[in-house]
Amino acid sequence: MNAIEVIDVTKSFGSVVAVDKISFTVEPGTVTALLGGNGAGKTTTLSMLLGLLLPSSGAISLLGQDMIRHRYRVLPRVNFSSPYVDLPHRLTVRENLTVYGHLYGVKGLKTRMADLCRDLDLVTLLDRPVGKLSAGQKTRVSVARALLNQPELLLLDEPTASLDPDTADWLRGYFQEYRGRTGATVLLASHNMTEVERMCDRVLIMKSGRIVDRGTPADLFARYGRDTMEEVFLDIARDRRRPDEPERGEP
Ligand SMILES: Nc1ncnc2c1ncn2[C@@H]1O[C@H](COP(=O)(O)OP(=O)(O)OP(=O)(O)O)[C@@H](O)[C@H]1O
Repeated sequence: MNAIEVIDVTKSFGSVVAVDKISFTVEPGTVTALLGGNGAGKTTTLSMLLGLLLPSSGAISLLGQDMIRHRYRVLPRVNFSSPYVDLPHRLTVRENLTVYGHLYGVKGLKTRMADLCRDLDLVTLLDRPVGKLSAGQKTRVSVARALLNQPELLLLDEPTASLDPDTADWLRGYFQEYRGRTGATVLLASHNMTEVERMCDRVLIMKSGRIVDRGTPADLFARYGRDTMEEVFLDIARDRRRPDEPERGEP
């Protein structure tokens, strides 16, 4: 069973086609990157996977459950983190984690919160309102919230966007350790190519709402004759694909 199955999914907003008939699967326990320039459709795709947006057409299943019919069965096993989604500002870190912990029905919440706050260096921030924290501190709270229910499937939208290089590097290691310890599946939208090379088993590249290429980082380096994901990304973004190369957008 795949952890994620997306079949012919389209999402339109009026005349804007944000996601255009994409299909992909993600194997359990793997880390997959969703790459693409601004407006490529990454956040729209993650929002549909989370059940925040309904696809205009197509089918999505997560952990073997159909997201249109059985989303409430699967959502307790899923979570997400994004620096662009705010937590309630006036509540302290402790209050935020407590409220979300209760919403997720976390058992042993106090111990779980204590472990996460220690791991994510939040102990001294527990009684500060989230609205008064720095962007990087908010990101760490958002990650703690995302891991409260020990998700089997973790969706990350630019998880390290607001972090300094040292904290970002540490957080990547933490996600990898979490995946190793729990066997969780991770889908990650990122503009950080080093992050993608370091963390991801597979890469899906989106452009104008479509998946235009896919494969392991090594596959993509070989196909484009490049040494880094940044060079591959620029080749695709600037339409420098060699004309003899076949389209790899289909599964
Ligand atoms: N609610 C909306 N109403 C209208 N258009 C939207 C809406 N949400 C997204 N779009 C459009 O859909 C397209 C894809 O947007 P999306 O946010 O998914 O891109 P993205 O790949 O996440 O971009 P970025 O890297 O800039 O965050 C864009 O053209 C965007 O303007």
